[in-house]
Formats: sequence, structure tokens, C-alpha cells
Amino acid sequence: MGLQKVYRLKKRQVTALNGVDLHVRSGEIYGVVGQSGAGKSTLLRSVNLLERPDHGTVEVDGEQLTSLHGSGLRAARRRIGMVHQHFALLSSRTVAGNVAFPLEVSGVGRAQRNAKVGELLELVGLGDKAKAYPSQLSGGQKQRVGIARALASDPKVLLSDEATSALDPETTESILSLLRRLRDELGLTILLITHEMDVIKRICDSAAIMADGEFLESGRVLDLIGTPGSLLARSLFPLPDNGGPDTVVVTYPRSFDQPFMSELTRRFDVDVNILGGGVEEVAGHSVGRLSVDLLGSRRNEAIDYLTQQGLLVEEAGQ
Ligand SMILES: Nc1ncnc2c1ncn2[C@@H]1O[C@H](COP(=O)(O)OP(=O)(O)OP(=O)(O)O)[C@@H](O)[C@H]1O
Repeated sequence: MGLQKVYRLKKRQVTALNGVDLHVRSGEIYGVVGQSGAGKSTLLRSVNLLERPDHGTVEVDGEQLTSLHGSGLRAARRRIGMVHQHFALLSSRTVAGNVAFPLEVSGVGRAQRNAKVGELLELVGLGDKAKAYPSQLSGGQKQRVGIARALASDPKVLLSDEATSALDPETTESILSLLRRLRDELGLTILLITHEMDVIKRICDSAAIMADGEFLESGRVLDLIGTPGSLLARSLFPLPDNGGPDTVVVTYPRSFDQPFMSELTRRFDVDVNILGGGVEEVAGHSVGRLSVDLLGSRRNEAIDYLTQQGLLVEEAGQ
């Protein structure tokens, strides 16, 4: 909380974190999105104190990490797994050897280690690759090894540093599904950083947009989608560029049974001309968007009515 980090270089200083407050609920997937240099990596590395913030406190699973040092800190870190963009596998070790590595370091005996490695490889869908070397694997398989290794010490929290950025769209999809399944099955809490909005849309329950070391906006994704003026909502769902002066985009952040459009024509005597629309899955929920031309003298009343019903209405042509 209140995290601040300033890097002091020879000629200048860079404020990588400028008072960031991040609260991740237990069992949720939280995504921090932002452009290169926004401070995402510094934030992620502050959570397990690979980077010690200049100010602020870090609490993970009820334990205040910022007050720990030495062996206490090392023990706390073991309860936080980390997945890296470029996998960070040891090329001279087999898949099983890579996953076993953190267990060896913490002194787990051979039999127990082997059993655990077998279990983890099954969990990530690599049961048949134990003896392969990283160079024989695809990017997606390498990341599965990275995930299995991160889970070796039974962490409660998983940090993901651009885990899918080096992968093609199809593989990205399979890794995101895996992360989601692991969250569901193991009750993990996942904090991920990404520069891809799609990752937020696909698996995050909550998200923050970060720029210049600060959060511009944060909250539950579904709440933000229903919030007028939300930057995150606009980035997830850009307004269509074929809108005219009469066009509005209506977002349904949850499913409604009411036939709103026919109600509008009846109540407010407006003409509704549907231009396009669709339903997308966001954080496991369906979010509908409808782009319509609304015509008639009581157009503004119709828009107010939709807003009162809990729908988000944006003027696309402005
Ligand atoms: N060890 C360091 N020493 C000096 N400056 C650093 C260091 N690490 C990061 N910075 C600077 O801090 C700022 C935030 O960097 P950070 O890597 O956290 O951003 P990011 O959002 O993760 O970007 P990227 O996606 O490119 O990694 C940048 O201006 C960066 O140059």
C-alpha cells in the first residue's frame, strides 16, 4: 500500500512507483495493464520484495513482507510463485529437473520431489514431457513448465510477468485458460501484468490501468464496464467508428430479460435503427453491446431511461 519507488541514476532519477495502492482479493485474478515504462514490472517485483519499495507496505496473505528480512523473507517468498515472460528455464535440465529445482533448493527429499513433480506436470498437461529438454518444447509448453515450477512450493499467490506476451494468440488462449483453471482448482490468487487489453478481458476479475508509476483507474472489471467515462471500459470496448450524430452505444454489463429497444419505441416514440452489436465474455460474464441510431424528439428522455435501468449509454458520434 502507498508504494513508492524511485530509481536514482547518475544524472537523473526515475519515479517508477508513485504512491500505488493495490488490493487484490483472495482468489481473484487481478491484471495491471499499461505501456512500457509504466512501472508494472517494478510493482510486480515489489510484491515479493525482489524490489524493496522506498515507501509503503506490502502485505501478502496476512503477512507484512516489508517488515521481514533474511530467512523470514525467503520463507514468505516461497509462498509466492512467479511466472516469467521468457520462461527462465534451465536449458541443461529436463522439464522434470526444472520443476524439481525449487524443491531441491528448499531441501525436499528425492521421493517426495519426484512425486510432486509428476503431479505438477499432470496438472499443467505435460505428463508425457518429463524427460524432454526445454529446447525440444514449443513456447506454450515452456510456459507450462514455468507455471509448474512456480507452483512447486504450493504458493497461495502467483505473480505473472507478461506470461503470454511471447506467445501466439492460440497458445496465449490456452495458457490463460490454464491460469484460470489453476485459480479455480487450487484457489490461487493471481496478480498479472500485461500490455494486452485482451488478457484483461479474457481472465481478469479486477484490473488497473497504470501510467507513469500511478494507477489511473482500478476496480472490478464488470463494475468499470458499467461506469461512464471509464478508460478501461473504453479500451476494452472501443466505440465503433461508423457512428453518426444520432448513434449511441448501449452496453449491458449483465444480462437483462427486458426488451429495451421495443420499449423505447413504445414509451418515447423514437425510431431505433440497429447498426451492430454482439455479446462478449468478460471475466466469465456476458457483456452485450448494441450500436443503434436513436431518432425522435424524445431521444434524450429515451437515453435517460436506459441509464436509469442500469445500462451504459455512450454517444458514439461525438
Ligand atoms: N533497475 C532499474 N534502474 C533504473 N531505472 C529502472 C530500473 N527498473 C526500472 N526502471 C525505470 O522505471 C520505470 C518503470 O519501469 P518498469 O520496468 O517497472 O515498467 P513496465 O511498465 O514494467 O515496462 P516494461 O513493460 O517495458 O517492463 C522506467 O522508466 C524504467 O526505465
